[in-house]
Amino acid sequence: MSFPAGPIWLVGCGNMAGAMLRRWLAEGLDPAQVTVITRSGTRAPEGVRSLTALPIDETPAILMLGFKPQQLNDIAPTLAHLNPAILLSILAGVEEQTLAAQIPAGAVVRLMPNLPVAIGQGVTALYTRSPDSAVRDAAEALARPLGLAPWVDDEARFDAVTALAGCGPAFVFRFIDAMAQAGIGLGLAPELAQQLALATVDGAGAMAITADAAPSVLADRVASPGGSTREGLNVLDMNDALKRLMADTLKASERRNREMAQAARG
Ligand SMILES: NC(=O)C1=CN([C@@H]2O[C@H](COP(=O)(O)OP(=O)(O)OC[C@H]3O[C@@H](n4cnc5c(N)ncnc54)[C@H](OP(=O)(O)O)[C@@H]3O)[C@@H](O)[C@H]2O)C=CC1
Ligand SMILES: O=C(O)[C@@H]1CCC=N1
Repeated sequence: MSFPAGPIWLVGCGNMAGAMLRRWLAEGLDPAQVTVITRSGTRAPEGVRSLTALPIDETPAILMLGFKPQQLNDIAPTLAHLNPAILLSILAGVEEQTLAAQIPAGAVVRLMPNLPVAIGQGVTALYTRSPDSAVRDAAEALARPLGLAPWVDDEARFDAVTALAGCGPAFVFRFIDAMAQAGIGLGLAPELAQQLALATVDGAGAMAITADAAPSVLADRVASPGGSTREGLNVLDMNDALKRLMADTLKASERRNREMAQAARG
């Protein structure tokens, strides 16, 4: 699947949009197709046109929004005249209808990426109301080089998808850090504890992806009866401690996505 033709503009290109763009360029997107518009004019990859204001008398085929959801109401009026064929949004929470009402476009597609897209091992969920297969193909052609690219049929579920996969890397990074800290607490040198935590999460994740059994079953395979893993799992499982913590974590993120959607609706 090749990249869509025509000019691609990114309004906002920070941690997330920047990671997507770097991956696209590494996978062969022509930098001459791309214009990045930010306030500072910094951080655009080499070969990409970087501007601090919209070009005059030009319009992109694809316009991607990469700024914060809280900025939509200020920035949208400046984009309303462009009328791109496809408007892509990575804004957490903000709904397709809110976007379509503020920025006219042939079609609106919501993307929810996560940071590992930088290495092609991310998740980029997609949602659109458009039945146009050319629109869906173009969005997929951009999402696929980033990693897993599932379509979500029900926009009401997009906040949950965002909480799990969009925010998820932060929760995993915290978990890795907590494992390392716990190792340090048992007397390991900090560098060794971090190496062990990172390699263990990396190996366990890679194994779980290709395994013939669910992660819950794999956990039991590590735990020999009467052994030390079971003692540790008993702590995580007591009163469903880890499950409850993760449920509360995702609920808080999902709720915040809904709040940002509400604020953008006005
Ligand atoms: N970080 C993540 O893991 C994820 C983020 N997202 C979404 O991505 C979006 C961006 O988040 P993130 O990358 O973390 O944020 P950053 O703060 O890293 O990036 C924000 C970008 O917006 C630019 N910007 C700010 N104001 C304007 C303006 N008026 N006109 C043009 N550009 C502007 C900033 O550049 P400058 O200051 O130079 O203008 C910067 O490039 C959010 O909507 C978020 O919901 C989605 C999934 C995951
Ligand atoms: O924190 C945020 O709002 C964004 C949404 C998903 C990840 N980061």
